[in-house]
Amino acid sequence: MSDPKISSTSEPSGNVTGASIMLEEVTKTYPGQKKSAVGGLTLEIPAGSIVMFVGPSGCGKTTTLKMINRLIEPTSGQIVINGEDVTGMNGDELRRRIGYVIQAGGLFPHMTVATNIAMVPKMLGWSKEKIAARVDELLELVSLDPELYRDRFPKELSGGQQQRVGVARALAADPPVLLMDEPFGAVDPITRQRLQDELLNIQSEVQKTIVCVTHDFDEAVKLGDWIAIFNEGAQLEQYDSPERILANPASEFVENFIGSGAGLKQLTLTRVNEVELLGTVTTTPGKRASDVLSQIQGAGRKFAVVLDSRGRPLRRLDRRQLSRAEIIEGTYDPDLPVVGEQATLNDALDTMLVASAESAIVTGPRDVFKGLITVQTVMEAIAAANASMDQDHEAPVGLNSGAINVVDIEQGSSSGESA
Ligand SMILES: Nc1ncnc2c1ncn2[C@@H]1O[C@H](COP(=O)(O)OP(=O)(O)OP(=O)(O)O)[C@@H](O)[C@H]1O
Repeated sequence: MSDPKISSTSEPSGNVTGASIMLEEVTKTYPGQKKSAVGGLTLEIPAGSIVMFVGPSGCGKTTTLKMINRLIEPTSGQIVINGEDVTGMNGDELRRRIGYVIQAGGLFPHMTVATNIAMVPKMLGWSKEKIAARVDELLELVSLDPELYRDRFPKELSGGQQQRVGVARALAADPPVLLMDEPFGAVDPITRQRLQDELLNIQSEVQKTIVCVTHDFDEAVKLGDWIAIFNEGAQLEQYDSPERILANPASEFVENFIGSGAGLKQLTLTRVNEVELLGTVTTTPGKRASDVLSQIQGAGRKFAVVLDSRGRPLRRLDRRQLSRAEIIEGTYDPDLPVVGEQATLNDALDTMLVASAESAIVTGPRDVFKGLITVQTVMEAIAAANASMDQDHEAPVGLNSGAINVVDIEQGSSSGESA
């Protein structure tokens, strides 16, 4: 493990609304168990960052996560949020300040979408008007049209939509911290990719502190600013950026955990918004097809992208389709190859392969059209990314006071003792 120090990575940048979290020598021993589920864990979670917990089944990820909002009481140690020791605080009060998202959204089936989202604001005594406005704002944020969805019941939604409502509910009272336990475990791979992209888009707007448990190492690489890889008893094997974990696995355990595809996982490190997108001709329903055809011919493009009134892509039309049509139609093509700008190059390639397309449409926050990404761009970007690995920044603090090297945080010195 690299030398852990109190680092400068906790410096929040821009509009961070998230809070820093510090676990200090936190232990959990369940009644009747000899071994601790979590053994003397010290972990710094910088404000505004996404920290992913990964590790084998039963290693203590969920226990650690649930100690942060005290759904599980630590046996010893402290949890400090934005400088405040919350270990002795009333648990219910604490949980109103921490959003919590579980698999499949964890929605109450007998409540509408709006009522589900409004739960915490209601408990906090917000006015009806303020709650209604917040529900609509959050539905927009998670790309669900409020008019269509606010009065539906969870069973009337797809798995992905339920998960979006779960995220909206967790964000309702604008908590500085969001805890997520296998949030995308119950959805199909394409929906999973879209939800991940969306979470990253939302995070770029809200900049919360997000702690997320996952079984999927690729998901950790994609979403995490930092990844904590745990072994049994929540012993930290490595706590570092995805780039550095992939480039320098700290132990054989980490190497095995990453698996043999480590080289290919570099594809997961570069995002669509880091590469140059190709512009194209866009149009809207109701326009004359012949005008659009001249435009794409003039611009030397193969097709035009049709956008709805909010700038979201509906379909694409190539020269042949345009020459046969009179007026541009506003129908939506469900097979349109679309990736979010926060998607990885891996996702972009997958999307193009599934659609047998040489390019995919890129969207930004709230699904608004941004441009095109091509297979060629992806290939060039991979080559460039492999050539320059960012090794500059220091990792946050992460260590156990149990079996591994003990570092005196005050002194910044390593004693080499076991506590
Ligand atoms: N309520 C409980 N009572 C007793 N032991 C428990 C309890 N909850 C968890 N444990 C044990 O504590 C250890 C850590 O469990 P935890 O659920 O935190 O692991 P995890 O890494 O999240 O696992 P998974 O990936 O399978 O969800 C396991 O050995 C588990 O059996």
